[in-house]
Amino acid sequence: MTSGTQDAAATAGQGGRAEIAALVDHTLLKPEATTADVEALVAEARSLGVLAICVSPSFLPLQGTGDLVVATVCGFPSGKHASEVKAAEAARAVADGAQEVDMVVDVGALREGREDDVRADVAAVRAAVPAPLVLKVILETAALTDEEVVAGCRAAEAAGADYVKTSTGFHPAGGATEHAVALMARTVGGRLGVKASGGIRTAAQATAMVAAGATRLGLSGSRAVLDGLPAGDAASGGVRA
Ligand SMILES: O=C[C@H](O)COP(=O)(O)O
Repeated sequence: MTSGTQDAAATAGQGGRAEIAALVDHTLLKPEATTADVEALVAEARSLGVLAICVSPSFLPLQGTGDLVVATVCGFPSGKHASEVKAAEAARAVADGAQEVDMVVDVGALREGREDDVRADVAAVRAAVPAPLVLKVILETAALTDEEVVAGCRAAEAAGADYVKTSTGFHPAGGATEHAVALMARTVGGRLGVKASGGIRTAAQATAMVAAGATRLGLSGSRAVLDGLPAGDAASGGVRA
């Protein structure tokens, strides 16, 4: 069972603050981010009770992350890097303490129908990020047709990824949509997780993404999203095992 499947099983039908927080990668990937910004992100992540933080690889290794999962990105944001370069970047990130790596595929390769090349690209990074470390594959769905999204999901699964992920959050065509998340969820059929990211700013958007099939959320604005959700707890029936 993949971690994504475990996420889905643990969160199906959930929508309270704690349940959504448990799906969140609290994210800071802006090029202008400073060490102080990352320290503030980590402190905020701990106070919010999110699952993970996701930062650029140059900030690793990180101190003071406690129980937070440490995630980073690879081949970001264009995906236009040689597979060997992505693999080396991922290997360095793992050596620096990354537990999860979100890689960007060559989006143009998907648009050209080069699914085998995308699979090989993902496989190269997978080799550098062995299980139980987690590999997420960013497809940049706003730049793709449905058929290309499906091909990207197939390539990611064939290469052994744990998640498919909608977006970098940096593409001018946009970020996550319910349509893309639902399509990805149908395609991977619970065998991989689905991470929705890019442009999710409100509680309503976040819950809609989960309802569409997202098992992880990438958010730079986690506080605003979580503050818009009902508290919910085990005693009130807000959490089911
Ligand atoms: O992977 C996560 C994204 O970069 C977050 O995008 P966002 O800043 O639109 O929330």
